[in-house]
Amino acid sequence: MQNFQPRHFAIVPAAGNGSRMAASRPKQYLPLLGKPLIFHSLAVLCAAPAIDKVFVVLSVDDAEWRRHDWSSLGPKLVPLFCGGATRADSVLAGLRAAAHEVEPSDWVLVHDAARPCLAPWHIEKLIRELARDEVGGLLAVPVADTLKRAGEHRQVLATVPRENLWQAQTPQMFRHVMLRRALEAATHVTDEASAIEAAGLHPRLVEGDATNLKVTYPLDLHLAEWILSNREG
Ligand SMILES: Nc1ccn([C@@H]2O[C@H](COP(=O)(O)OP(=O)(O)OP(=O)(O)O)[C@@H](O)[C@H]2O)c(=O)n1
Ligand SMILES: C[C@](O)(CO)[C@H](O)COP(=O)(O)O
Repeated sequence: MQNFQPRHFAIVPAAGNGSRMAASRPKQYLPLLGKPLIFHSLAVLCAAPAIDKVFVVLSVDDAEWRRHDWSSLGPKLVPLFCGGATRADSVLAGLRAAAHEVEPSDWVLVHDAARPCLAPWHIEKLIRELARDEVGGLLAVPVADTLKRAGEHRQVLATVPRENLWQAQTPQMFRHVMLRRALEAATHVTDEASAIEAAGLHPRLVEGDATNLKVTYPLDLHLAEWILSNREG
């Protein structure tokens, strides 16, 4: 029977290889303050009172997950060894694998394993601002710099007006069935919102902040360490 109050579930894609990090192992397992990087991303989601379960989508041949102790994160955490070739494939595989526990109208918060500085207030704000939204939305930050479009020899072709431009972050929060259908229909999308947009809908932007950075290059790991070490509360 359908609940009147939709529940909230997290899906954490963690099946990438971190090619831009160029490390000896996938970046989600690199050490960050004495724990695997992904531990921090999962810990804040597992601790969020509004979130019922946290499905982490790992690569089919992930050999590292079992080498760590995740028990301190509690019973909400569910590993799924069903990652795909792209981030979107991994998210879709996670949505399908979780379908027996999630109602069509429940909310799903998709969060990159590679964003370890997610804070409780990011989750709370996202859920609060989207609670009555028919489509859903995402954390994002307004673009602060002047933007240049480059040519093939790295010469500036144009300055792109930054007015109304935002940088997408995660979590991105949509209804389970809507997101699943949108991802099944979409091609070459780099986030969930793009799939929803391709379906003709308009996700809402919820303003986050720059601390919720994605660890992509080696320098980002140092920035993440600084942010987590200096965070109050
Ligand atoms: N096939 C993939 C590719 C990416 N991801 C996940 O999607 C998130 C964001 O992707 P990105 O930062 O691009 O990670 P990688 O693909 O690992 O990095 P790169 O693009 O540098 O190879 C990461 O948590 C990553 O593990 C995934 O689950 N499945
Ligand atoms: C979803 C995302 O975090 C939004 O910024 C980002 O697009 C994922 O990283 P990728 O490098 O595009 O896979």
